[in-house]
Amino acid sequence: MVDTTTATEPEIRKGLAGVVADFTAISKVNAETNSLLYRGYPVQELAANCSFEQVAYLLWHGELPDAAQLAAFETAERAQRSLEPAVREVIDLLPTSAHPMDVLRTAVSAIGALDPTADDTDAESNLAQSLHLLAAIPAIVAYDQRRRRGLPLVEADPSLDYASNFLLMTFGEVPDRVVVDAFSVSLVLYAEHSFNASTFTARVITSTLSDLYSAVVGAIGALKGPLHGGANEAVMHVFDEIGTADRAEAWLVGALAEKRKIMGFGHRVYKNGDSRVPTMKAALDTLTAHYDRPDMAELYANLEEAMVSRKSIQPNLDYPSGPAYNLMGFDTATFTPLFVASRITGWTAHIIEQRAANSLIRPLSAYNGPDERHV
Ligand SMILES: CC(=O)SCCNC(=O)CCNC(=O)[C@H](O)C(C)(C)COP(=O)(O)OP(=O)(O)OC[C@H]1O[C@@H](n2cnc3c(N)ncnc32)[C@H](O)[C@@H]1OP(=O)(O)O
Ligand SMILES: O=C([O-])CC(=O)C(=O)O
Repeated sequence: MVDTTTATEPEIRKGLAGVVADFTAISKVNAETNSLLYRGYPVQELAANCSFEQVAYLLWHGELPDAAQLAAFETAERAQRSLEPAVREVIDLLPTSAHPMDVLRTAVSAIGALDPTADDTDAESNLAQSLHLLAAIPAIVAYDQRRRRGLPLVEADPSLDYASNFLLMTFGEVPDRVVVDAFSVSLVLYAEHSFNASTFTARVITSTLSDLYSAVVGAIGALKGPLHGGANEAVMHVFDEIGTADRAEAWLVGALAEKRKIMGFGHRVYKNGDSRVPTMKAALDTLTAHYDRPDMAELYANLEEAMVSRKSIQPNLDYPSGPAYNLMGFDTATFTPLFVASRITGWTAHIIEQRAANSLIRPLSAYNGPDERHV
């Protein structure tokens, strides 16, 4: 271990690459075996067999719910789905040109300011606050997309599961089961991924003993960037820029010559492919078939083939998720808020875990400014 207090040449790990910052019992990302476990369960098995509600419960409580626990959890979630009038007023103050991530960040901040329990930071209060955000986020995201399109708010339907209700509130109707299933799979896959940048942001904020809402607002800000969650939106801009499948390779050659980062490819941890991509790609395949969009499937395949053959860099989860959300009918700028709707589960599990064994997160820096001087 490097002694950073006495070494004259401290080892700098730019981007904290390779640094193990703490333990976590929430998920295990294994780049060697290309696997991802949530509380011990392979994410592919969860996506195939569990609802997003079951996965949220698992992340928060450490175990999958039994029938009675799931029923109580669903009842509590369904009771909190309506857009609070004060939150709606805050959203309405923002221009429809505001980015949906900025709208969501502001709305979550407002929910925190309106919650009299916001500064109660025991695990039980944090779980209640987390469930409230889980239930409230679809209403915010759906209402924001609808107001941009000049459409009225759609009320929540407590008889529906989380994914179906989210789609109902966005589009005014529940789409075919294959669409709901693909959406549900995306929510399960996006839910948790160890110490990624947004989760680590939430843990840094929590480590100062700040409140859960502040940590989530910070995490939303970190997720917005195109090197992280903002990549699912950016992938769609790339597809739009390329236009047709036959142009994918030429576009890629030009973009790489300009030293552009190709959105939806590469990962800090996985170097041989993202564990979640095959499952999400299968969901995308059902959607391109359902919506009869072989052109989209071909563009996807051509860009991936060109990128892998030229750079040996594999797609990450944002690559199949972007076009999947496009086919479902979401605005491109709404894609990253959908990531938030899912990741709120992982973020808040980490907030609770950080608080339970807290140590202020405060690394050192090596000064490389001017030598001491005097005015
Ligand atoms: C759900 C998620 O958040 S997954 C991540 C989503 N983000 C994206 O899709 C954005 C595009 N990808 C990237 O920018 C990167 O792959 C990151 C930020 C995700 C990971 O980056 P890092 O671990 O820091 O690796 P780094 O950026 O140093 O890349 C290593 C090398 O691969 C290259 N590389 C990595 N990803 C890409 C890419 N998408 N396009 C082009 N080149 C790439 C880098 O240019 C670098 O090459 P060099 O060694 O010749 O300079
Ligand atoms: O782990 C990361 O760095 C990014 C990522 O894939 C995620 O947050 O899902």
